Amino acid sequence: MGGRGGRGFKRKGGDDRVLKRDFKKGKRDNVWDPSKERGGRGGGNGAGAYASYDKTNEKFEEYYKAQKIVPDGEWDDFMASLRTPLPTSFRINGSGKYAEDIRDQIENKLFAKVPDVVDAGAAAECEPTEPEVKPPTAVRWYPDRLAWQFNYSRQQLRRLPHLESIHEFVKRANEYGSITRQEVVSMIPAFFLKIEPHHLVLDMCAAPGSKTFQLLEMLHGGLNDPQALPEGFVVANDVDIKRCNLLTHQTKRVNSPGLLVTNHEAQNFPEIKSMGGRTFPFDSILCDVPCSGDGTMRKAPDIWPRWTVGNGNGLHPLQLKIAMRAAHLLKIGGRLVYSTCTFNPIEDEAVVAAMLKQSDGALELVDMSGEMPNLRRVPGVKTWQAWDKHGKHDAEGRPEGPFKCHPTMFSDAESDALPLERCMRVLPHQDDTGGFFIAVFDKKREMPAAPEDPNKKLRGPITVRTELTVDTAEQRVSVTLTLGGGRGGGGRGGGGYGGLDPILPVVDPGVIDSITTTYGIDREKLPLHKNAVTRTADNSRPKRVYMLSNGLREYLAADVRENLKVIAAGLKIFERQEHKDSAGDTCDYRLIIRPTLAELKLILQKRSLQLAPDPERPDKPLFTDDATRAEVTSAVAGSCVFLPRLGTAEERAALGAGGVLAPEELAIACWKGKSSVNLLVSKVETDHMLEKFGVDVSAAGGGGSVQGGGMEVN
Ligand SMILES: C[S@@+](CC[C@H](N)C(=O)[O-])C[C@H]1O[C@@H](n2cnc3c(N)ncnc32)[C@H](O)[C@@H]1O
Repeated sequence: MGGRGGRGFKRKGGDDRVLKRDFKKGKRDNVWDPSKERGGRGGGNGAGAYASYDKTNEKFEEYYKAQKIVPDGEWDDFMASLRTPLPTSFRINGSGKYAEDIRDQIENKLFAKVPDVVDAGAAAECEPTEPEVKPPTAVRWYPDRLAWQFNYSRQQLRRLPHLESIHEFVKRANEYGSITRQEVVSMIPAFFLKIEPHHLVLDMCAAPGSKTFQLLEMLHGGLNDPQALPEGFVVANDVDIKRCNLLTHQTKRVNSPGLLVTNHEAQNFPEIKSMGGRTFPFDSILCDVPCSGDGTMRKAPDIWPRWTVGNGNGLHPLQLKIAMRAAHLLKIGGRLVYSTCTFNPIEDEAVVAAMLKQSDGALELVDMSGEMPNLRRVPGVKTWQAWDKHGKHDAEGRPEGPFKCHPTMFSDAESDALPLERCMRVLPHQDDTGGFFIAVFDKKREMPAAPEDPNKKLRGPITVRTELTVDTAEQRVSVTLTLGGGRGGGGRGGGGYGGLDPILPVVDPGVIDSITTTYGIDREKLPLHKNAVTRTADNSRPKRVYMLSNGLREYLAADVRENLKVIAAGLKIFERQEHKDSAGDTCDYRLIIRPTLAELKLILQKRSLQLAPDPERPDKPLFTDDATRAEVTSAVAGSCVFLPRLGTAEERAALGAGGVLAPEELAIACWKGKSSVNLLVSKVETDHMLEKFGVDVSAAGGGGSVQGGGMEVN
């Protein structure tokens, strides 16, 4: 049980599924390869794969016509849309001025050229069967035009260099983290949760993490001071440990001390209670449950031949269990969003109806019709049919023969009386998207009877115990955190939990003092003395130091029942580098060097600079600024951070970096050796920074150069 995607339906395609496959191959999962895009990501067999799928399935049509999920007169449009490839879409990360600057640059410089290209006669070069070349469009409901989509065929990309440059841009910007490629419909649920910085948020089925990413952004986005840290946190949980690792990697770009990645069956997610009896009910819970996924057929055409009614039926009980567990973990007054990427009422309205019935008034299905008015959707259906492979069943008669339907799958007089029209279904033809289903609940009072405490079942033989002493409002507690394995059917076994080390507080005040003094850290803003943890067993000499938000520290500390299976916690902020020539009074964690902006640009371009000429290698580039060279020379060997002095506006403009906002955006890790300094970051990251200096780093060149302001695109 608890297999990814539930029983019996091995899905391919779709964001999460493709990412998993790529991850297995060891590829960077957030690297987008546009050459595969139109080939049918689900098909995965390269050119022409999308077209080669037979996009018909009689049972599918028969079933969904009977379910009446599509408004009268729209069936043909619905089916036609399902047979066309899904547009590419992305959202600009973050919010506020920086995100808006990026948007303006993309919109005004890069996208605005598309109609000119077509006017210039390029349209004539396209095959007569080619769809019209339209400029990218802003997603109509997304705030501040910060999400976009476009749909260009392979032929168009090949023939129209400007379109290719848009693809190139999306690929690069996704890699270095200015934008995130995400299906438009998948962007919806986070908005309905209404996250605030102090919220305790649980994402029950979170991998590969596209929605977790948004939830974290929202947790931080609600803060007035961009330097401040949220009090709350997001627990991103998934049953699949590999996908948890993928999620950890995907969400690194948010740089949040408020992220906890856990590995549980969501239906058995543990409830944490401190020794003083403090509980941690969640303010917001997302149940983006495993589903049969037929809403993703536009990008996963392999679903067409494999679709059967059994797929959804098999998942319904698990979906209901996950949603009910979420309802129990939710705070009174909290909000729960249930979502799927299937059209199937068995996985959608039937689950919602069962939740309402079983919660006996504790959950209220919220009417969202007044919210996000530009989001095109249809109301949930009030009645539906339960089928198995032999055809339709009715709730009372229950035909003879094998019967595979669970009682909660049927609509009946009681479900008819529920306000299921408040559910929302997004249909692909209405706004050129994938299919999606969302239901929003508020918790009004305690749930009737909590099921048996799943924690009891979770206990297993393998535990790694560790002490974490924490000052809480209630008392000073010294608790044991357990990062144990082998619980809950994970089947990992062995001598540790997936090879992970325990989480320990950084106990040596000397370590924290050395870091805070060296970097001039304000203890109020960054309370390392309270919230720094490490995974080094000898926590008096931590190798890496992670920062937790206050809420996350308290949550972890309260886990006295040793239930949480933690994959990752908090934000890595320091890493120890010991130097042979260290005088003993230096900080072993990274040192800051303040080069001029010109010197920083030079090292980004050359990747290595010599402190003095090397007679054997006279062609090696040298530092040019005396002050920077002197500073580097006097620094101890090892890793360091280059944090540039920005200079005057004129100097910045002369370097092509007119729009650079803050030195932190250009901070870069380097290694200081005896005679040279080398970059410690990937080419993708240095390319991103060089773009801020107006350097054209696009492989194809022509048309994709980015100037000033980080994102200005010619
Ligand atoms: C639809 S995907 C989630 C997509 C994710 N919310 C996102 O936006 O990136 C469903 C996820 O549920 C996970 N899953 C399947 N069964 C589960 C269970 N019993 N408990 C927790 N997660 C489960 C799968 O591993 C998969 O990652």
